[in-house]
Amino acid sequence: MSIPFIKMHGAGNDFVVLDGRAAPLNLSAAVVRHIADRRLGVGCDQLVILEPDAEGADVFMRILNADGSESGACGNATRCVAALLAEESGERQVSIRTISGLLGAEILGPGLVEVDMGPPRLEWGEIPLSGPADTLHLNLGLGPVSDPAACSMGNPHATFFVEDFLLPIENIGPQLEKHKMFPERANIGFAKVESPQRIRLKVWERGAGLTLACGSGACAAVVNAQRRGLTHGPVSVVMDGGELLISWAGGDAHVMMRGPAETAFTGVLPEIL
Ligand SMILES: N[C@H](CCC[C@H](N)C(=O)O)C(=O)O
Repeated sequence: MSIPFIKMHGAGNDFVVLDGRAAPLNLSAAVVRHIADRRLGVGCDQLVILEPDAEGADVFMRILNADGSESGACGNATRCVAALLAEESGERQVSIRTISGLLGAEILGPGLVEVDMGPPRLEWGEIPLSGPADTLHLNLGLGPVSDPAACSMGNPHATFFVEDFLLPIENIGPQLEKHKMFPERANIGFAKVESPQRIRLKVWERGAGLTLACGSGACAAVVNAQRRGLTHGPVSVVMDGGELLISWAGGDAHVMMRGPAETAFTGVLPEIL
């Protein structure tokens, strides 16, 4: 059976979106990897499957990384799916559930979406880490980086604060992603705090590698920077593919993420899948 798809991106973090609401799409990890392959398939950082939600949200969003692994959060894809749903329904506010919880989103204008990403999880067991630790200062270092802060946005993040990007990210990224401190692996952010309202960020993503942008990574970077007193108020997070505006009032307040959502093209996956 051939499967239609929509190719979308949020600040250059790109997705193949499939609609499994009418009929379930149970794709193996190998098929996900094939679709995500930038030579043999369509190519994407994550594959997103829309599914019916049993608890009343407008949709359940299944998030699969390019390596076939499943994630509980994808900020940039959440904006894209929100824009899709709003286009279908004519509503400006939509609800999206993931395996990590329920998210609300609002369409602020053409291609501009704000997502309530929920509260950050700050305890070691919520990240998760392999054992008790101060998540504000992890005892972890590799090459030129050390002393990250960690939090979860429904997926695990470690944020290293750096002075510049003369970093061997392609080398240290995968080693840190798979470090034994992270039993479910982790997304690894490298953040340069340029002012209390501006962070330059690059993220080595779990299961996808170095992406042009990472929405949950931008949220984690602001949460971790604010916990260290490095930023306050709304923060512009500037990544290679674009900019997001992240706000967090601290504690168990929800993290708000505002940014673009764009459709690149549509297509049909071949029968072989
Ligand atoms: N690689 C992430 C999922 C995608 C996150 C990112 N694309 C975003 O926009 O948040 C993980 O395995 O947790």
